[in-house]
Amino acid sequence: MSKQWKIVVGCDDAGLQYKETIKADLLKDPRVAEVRDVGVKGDETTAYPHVAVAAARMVADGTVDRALLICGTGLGVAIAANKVPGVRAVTAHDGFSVERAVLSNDAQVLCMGQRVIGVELARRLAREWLGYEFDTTSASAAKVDAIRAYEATGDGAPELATADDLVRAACD
Ligand SMILES: O=C[C@H](O)[C@H](O)COP(=O)(O)O
Repeated sequence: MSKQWKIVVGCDDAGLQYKETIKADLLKDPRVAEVRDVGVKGDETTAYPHVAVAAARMVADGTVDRALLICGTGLGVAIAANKVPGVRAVTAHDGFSVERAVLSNDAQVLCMGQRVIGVELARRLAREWLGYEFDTTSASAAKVDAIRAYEATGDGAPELATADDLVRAACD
């Protein structure tokens, strides 16, 4: 049986319609075990950073596997979600990027913009997203580990590439 995803959805007022539509799709999808919703709902006007961080924290603490966030552009929610340690959030509006966000980057958070793409494309991308699972034995895994290492230690860590190393490598 394929993975049974636990997913949190969230949006601001600019993403409400798409969030509700995709949430309804997720609730009917046999690959989805659970859907949480951190808002906004109805007429709420909570700003996107608060919703995005609430959802990202649920990913980081293991309450859910993934988050789907919608704002006007999909940009602000991604920026905010990426402030939560351990979370890799991307904005993606095409199928290839959605695929690689999971298979290359092990991104647990997909962000889309209601003002950027049509609802049918957004629904399709969310469906496709559920079909991808990161392979921890793939060549991409070491690169994601490098992201984790930078996050854990900062870019001054001796075991990581320094700016000088990178300049030298570029000149070789
Ligand atoms: O990234 C931010 C979102 O697009 C948000 O929905 C709208 O933000 P704004 O009102 O600051 O443009």
